[in-house]
Amino acid sequence: MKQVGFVGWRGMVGSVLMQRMREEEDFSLIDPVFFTTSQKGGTGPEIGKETPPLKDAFDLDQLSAMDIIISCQGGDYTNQVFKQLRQSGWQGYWIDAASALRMEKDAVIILDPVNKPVIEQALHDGVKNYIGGNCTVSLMLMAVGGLFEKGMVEWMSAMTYQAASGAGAKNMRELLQQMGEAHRVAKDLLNDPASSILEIDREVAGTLRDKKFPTENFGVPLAGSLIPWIDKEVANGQSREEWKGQAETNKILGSSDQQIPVDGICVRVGAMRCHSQALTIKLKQDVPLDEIEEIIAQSNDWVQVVPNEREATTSRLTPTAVTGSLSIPVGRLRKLAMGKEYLSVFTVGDQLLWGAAEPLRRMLRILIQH
Ligand SMILES: NC(=O)C1=CN([C@@H]2O[C@H](COP(=O)(O)OP(=O)(O)OC[C@H]3O[C@@H](n4cnc5c(N)ncnc54)[C@H](OP(=O)(O)O)[C@@H]3O)[C@@H](O)[C@H]2O)C=CC1
Ligand SMILES: N[C@@H](CC(=O)OP(=O)(O)O)C(=O)O
Repeated sequence: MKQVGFVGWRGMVGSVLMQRMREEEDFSLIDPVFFTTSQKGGTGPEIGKETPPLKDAFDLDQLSAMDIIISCQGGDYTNQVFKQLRQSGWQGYWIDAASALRMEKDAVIILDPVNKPVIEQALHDGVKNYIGGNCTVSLMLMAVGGLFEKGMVEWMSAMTYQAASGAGAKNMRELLQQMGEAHRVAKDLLNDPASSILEIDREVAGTLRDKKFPTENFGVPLAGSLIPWIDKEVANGQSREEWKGQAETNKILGSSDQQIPVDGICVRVGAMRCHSQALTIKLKQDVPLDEIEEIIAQSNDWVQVVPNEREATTSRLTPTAVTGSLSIPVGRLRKLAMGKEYLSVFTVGDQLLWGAAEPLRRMLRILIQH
């Protein structure tokens, strides 16, 4: 059995990975070894079999004994350890959730329901580094990858509605604290049916703007508001999250000569762990809507085409409906007023599952069977 080292298994992404691996009984196929940056000698996760005490995640000798390492620890850890490990001569497979190595030439971005041929070619070519994609990009490609695969897309614009979880566990907590605080100041007025809604609104707006409102992690209120900027600025007024749209989409698809333009605005909203996206797709030619629906529906086992009707949309195409599941609903499919080549799409996906942990878990399976 292959020795597989896990780093970052108790974080948010790592915990979802552990949960999925238990559900799919992946641990029965490997010899798992758990590492930590802070709790050496402690106990690993409950996986249904005995595991050795936690090992030091900075110990290159211990890491070198692994056939495969999966890291959900974050980019700082990857930057600190990965290069040294390779320089020490380690030839194992490195699977990572962090973005640090994604755009490196000797790394593949993994999303096997979309780019299995790219992954297989890389394995054949001896590539050893397999990196999970940005959650927004992965979820978008799980939804409409079929259209890209058929070469139908001239360009795409993605307007995103990204959940608090994308910013980390502390941010999810802060969102709930903010919600609680907004409710607290309005509670008495809410309980009085005769109170004025404008007075309630004034109270809530006042507390959102109050210096004491809990914003340590987001920097500004998210509850009752939104944040139309995610990550650092790159160039030309584009955020890094927006930059990843084109860069990672084309890398995942293995686009060789021409890059398909992908751009838009990435926005943080008060959802917990599901990212939503409104896509405008310029098709290379007019294709009937029923054919488009068929291509999307057939593209993978998780995508679900939601009829473009009010009831189906409001009940099935929301973060609340999708959270905690692997389903990728795709709806609001229609041709836009700009012309028959302009397609509108709305899609939702759990950013901790297909957006983070699941592609890593599936890559491990591919390596075990390789
Ligand atoms: N959040 C997201 O949506 C996505 C994240 N990623 C990548 O995954 C990386 C990890 O993200 P995420 O899982 O959110 O990070 P977390 O902050 O949840 O966990 C990272 C590490 O923090 C340490 N830690 C310290 N205190 C605690 C605690 N109380 N509970 C759990 N862990 C603790 C653990 O390391 P130790 O056991 O060694 O102390 C843990 O592995 C990110 O940096 C990013 O690169 C990728 C895609 C999406
Ligand atoms: N940036 C994403 C989450 C994330 O971790 O992305 P990446 O894996 O590309 O760093 C978000 O905020 O929703």
